[in-house]
Amino acid sequence: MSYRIGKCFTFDAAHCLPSLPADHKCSRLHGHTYTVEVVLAAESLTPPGFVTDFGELRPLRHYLDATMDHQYLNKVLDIEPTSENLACHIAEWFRKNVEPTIPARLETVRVHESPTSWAEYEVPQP
Ligand SMILES: Nc1nc2c(c(=O)[nH]1)N=C([C@H](O)[C@H](O)COP(=O)(O)OP(=O)(O)OP(=O)(O)O)CN2
Ligand SMILES: [Zn+2]
Repeated sequence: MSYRIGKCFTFDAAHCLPSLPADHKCSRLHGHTYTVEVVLAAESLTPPGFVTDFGELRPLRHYLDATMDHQYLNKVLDIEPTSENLACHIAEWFRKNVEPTIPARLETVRVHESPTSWAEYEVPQP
């Protein structure tokens, strides 16, 4: 793919990672200001020179606000909410709900738990 764009979305949420040993700090309830970065690609541009209009990505903002913002992620998701699992979950939602409506493909979803920690899911390309 020749062109790429990215857009970041933030939300605040609480979680814990119950599979970790009890003495691991992340097994206890705590919170993050998450940043979700999506990267989209296209072989060619659509007028006026877009991979896709950033505005077309707004449904992801609504999804994150409606399902995750100021929520306890362990309660609202059926996955253990590591950054890796969140990135995969968001990629699957985006591919099902947004990708069919835009002229671009989702390449990666990166989830930042903090300015120093992130995980990325790379979507398998056909
Ligand atoms: N590979 C992963 N490792 C960890 C994850 C994760 O999602 N994927 N998550 C956590 C915890 O959620 C924890 O809150 C974050 O851990 P960490 O970055 O180690 O802690 P701090 O934010 O306090 O950063 P410091 O650099 O230690 O100050 C744990 N690991
Ligand atoms: Zn955490």
